[in-house]
Amino acid sequence: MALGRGAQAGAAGAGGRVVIATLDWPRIAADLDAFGCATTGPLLTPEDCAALAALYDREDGFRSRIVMARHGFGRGEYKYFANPLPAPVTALREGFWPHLAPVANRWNEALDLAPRFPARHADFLARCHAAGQLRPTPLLLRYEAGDYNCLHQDLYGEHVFPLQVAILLSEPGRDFTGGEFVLTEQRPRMQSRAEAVPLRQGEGVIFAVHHRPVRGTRGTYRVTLRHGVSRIRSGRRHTLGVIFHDAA
Ligand SMILES: O=C(O)CCC(=O)C(=O)O
Ligand SMILES: [Fe+2]
Repeated sequence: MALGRGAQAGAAGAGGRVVIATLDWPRIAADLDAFGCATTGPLLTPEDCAALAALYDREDGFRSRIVMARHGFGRGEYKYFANPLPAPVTALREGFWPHLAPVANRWNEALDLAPRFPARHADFLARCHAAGQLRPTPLLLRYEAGDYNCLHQDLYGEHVFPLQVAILLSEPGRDFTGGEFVLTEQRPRMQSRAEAVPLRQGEGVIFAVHHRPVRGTRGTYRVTLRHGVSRIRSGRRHTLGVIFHDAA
């Protein structure tokens, strides 16, 4: 699909990998291990964000549109991109991968889970595709006043990459109020822990899709995570969701 020049040429285009490589990866990896989520700091320019959000109103370039209230998912809507994905979205998926795959491998080892993730995202996608997970999962979300996203997990088949990224395309306070990204962590035989993640426009949150290991006094245990968005109080909020496994 054709994209606006801003989205093509901006930080998420060819330069996106450079930006991703310069993020504070030791801090991000430490936050992921400690909290199950980490913010990226500035990732996309306001122009990149506007160009991506503007795609929402286009008919072409998407494989489906979901009205959340129809499925009990909350209120608001989202659209899954079709292949070929917009160049900035592919750049983000491929750019994040080499930094996140080692964390995912470490987590799976700690949790005694067999899957290990290859060095290149394309090789993991080939594994998804061979198992019938053929449909692309990156998505754009749009929320208006009163909308919210219920706590959920983005699982789309047997093959799961344990981390995903959501990038806020709108500016809190200016474009919308409310609408905080939230995570809950369900711990075995304990009460759940909630985390709200403040983001700026163009910033991403990296978070655990469904499980993560936590070191306790008697070894490592598995916690279950869910994410969602609190009610938008005013305005309009757009997000780009980057999920690394494709869908059945
Ligand atoms: O809008 C958000 O911040 C969350 C979007 C979401 O659920 C996702 O990207 O998987
Ligand atoms: Fe999600």
